[in-house]
Amino acid sequence: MATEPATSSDEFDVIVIGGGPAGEVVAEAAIRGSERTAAIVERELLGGECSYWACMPSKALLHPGEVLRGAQHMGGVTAQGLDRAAVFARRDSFTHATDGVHDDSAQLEWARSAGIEVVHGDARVTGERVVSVDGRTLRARHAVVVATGTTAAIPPTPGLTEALPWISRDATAVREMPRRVAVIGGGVVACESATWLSDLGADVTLLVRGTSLLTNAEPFAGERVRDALIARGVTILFDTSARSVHRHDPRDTGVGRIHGGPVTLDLGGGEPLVVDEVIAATGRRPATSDIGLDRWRNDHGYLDADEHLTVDGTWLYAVGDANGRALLTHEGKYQARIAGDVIAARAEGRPLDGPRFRVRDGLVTQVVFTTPQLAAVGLTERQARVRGADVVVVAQDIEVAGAALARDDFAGRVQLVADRATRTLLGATFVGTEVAELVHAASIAVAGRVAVDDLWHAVPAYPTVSEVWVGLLDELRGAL
Ligand SMILES: Cc1cc2nc3c(=O)[nH]c(=O)nc-3n(C[C@H](O)[C@H](O)[C@H](O)COP(=O)(O)OP(=O)(O)OC[C@H]3O[C@@H](n4cnc5c(N)ncnc54)[C@H](O)[C@@H]3O)c2cc1C
Ligand SMILES: NC(=O)c1ccc[n+]([C@@H]2O[C@H](COP(=O)([O-])OP(=O)(O)OC[C@H]3O[C@@H](n4cnc5c(N)ncnc54)[C@H](O)[C@@H]3O)[C@@H](O)[C@H]2O)c1
Repeated sequence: MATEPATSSDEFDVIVIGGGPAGEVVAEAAIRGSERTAAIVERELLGGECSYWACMPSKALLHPGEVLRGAQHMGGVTAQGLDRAAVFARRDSFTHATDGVHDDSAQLEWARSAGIEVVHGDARVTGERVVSVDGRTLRARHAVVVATGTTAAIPPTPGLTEALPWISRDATAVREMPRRVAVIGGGVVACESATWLSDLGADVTLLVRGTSLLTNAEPFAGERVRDALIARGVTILFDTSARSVHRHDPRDTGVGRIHGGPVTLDLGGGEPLVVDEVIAATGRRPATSDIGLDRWRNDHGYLDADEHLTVDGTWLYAVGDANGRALLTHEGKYQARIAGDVIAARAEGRPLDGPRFRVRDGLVTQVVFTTPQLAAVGLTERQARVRGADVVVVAQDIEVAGAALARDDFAGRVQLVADRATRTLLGATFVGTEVAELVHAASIAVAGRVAVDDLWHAVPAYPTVSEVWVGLLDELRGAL
């Protein structure tokens, strides 16, 4: 690549494109405790999708419903219900939003205190270690890191784009509540948004093109989420795709407001579905198409990164959603910590010795904050078999004293996937009442490759939900 000249004031040791969670963490990790300098180029808000339109607002909208259900199923407690305006106000307090306008000054203050310069604008890589931002040229002495994330993908269904559908940003920033909502998709965004929208009073219909929900997880987990959504009044139409969409009077009324008149979805037979809003919850597209790096984009548009998170092996790195390894905030931040360590070591001429400089595959943890919650780590049974492992699977319902004490309606199931050859866990899936906090024990066992015979000596306290481990490990020791 040809390079362009830069003035010394536009030189940094590290330039990060994109100021989401992954970009923030890599910038800080690459310069911490050194004299190195870093810039983050951000075209929207420092904090990225996660802070303002994804993780934070969605979880802020989901937790009140979870708390309400807990109270409704606790003998002796009287539950009043949800106050929609107060739930929105609490959500806005997390996203620093006033009348739909977000404020990232707290993040900018954090960047200043960490010694990171924030450059506002659209970045494009125009040469080796050279980044152009709206006419200004920045040069990196050591590394350029792409952390540009993803945007919502809208399928090419006739009439859908013209209908101005909601995307995840509208669903998380909801300010005007549609009475009837159609959600296209059966993944994480579809299931979580169906949960909070129905909690807040909407009549929700999920349009799922396949036969199951949350297909990346163990099948039993998606089935339990499906049954619970249906039991709470959500309609799920499987094997169903909208053939065409028509909206009366589509209007760009702003994020989180109803985008015009009623929407009619032709489902290819029978009565069309008429709703007040339609949400495209149909996956993500990497924000890598206009940053000058086309030669490194793979077939899906992601920038393939090696175990050190470099794209070209030397100066160009990709972390977070942009490399497509795992579209999750904590996974992006994990990659960012490793990339930051790699950049620092290379800048100081240190060798990349040791596990802290390499990402490890097969260890992703994810929590889906539906009711019931789904929490999983590592490989599913199918993934483990595809990798050729000699797989042993055990599964049990969560029926321990701690569960019965936690909630009158407690229900859950756990499945462990183990490797007979090493007698270690490859993966674990929990689905049930508030299981989010249970999964980290399994994450430690999987990442630490702890032998099942050693796990036997990690005794969960009585009476906690974690006691489910005792029965599972007992069964697993017999099966291995
Ligand atoms: C509704 C929803 C809920 C979610 N909930 C969770 C959850 O509970 N837990 C979880 O782990 N994950 C969750 N995710 C996924 C999570 O949001 C992403 O994995 C995470 O935001 C990725 O972080 P990132 O830093 O890679 O990218 P992003 O957060 O997308 O940030 C990228 C930044 O780059 C900027 N940018 C892009 N291109 C340029 C450019 N050319 N120049 C300058 N700046 C640019 C963008 O403006 C943006 O600020 C959720 C996603 C959605 C949609
Ligand atoms: N709690 C969390 O960790 C959390 C929450 C929300 C999102 N996320 C992450 O964000 C990412 C995006 O989530 P998502 O739900 O948008 O994507 P996804 O890939 O999980 O699900 C997309 C869904 O849309 C369907 N779909 C795709 N194209 C379609 C089409 N043309 N017509 C009909 N259906 C179609 C798919 O079959 C699938 O059911 C995920 O990787 C997820 O991990 C994480």
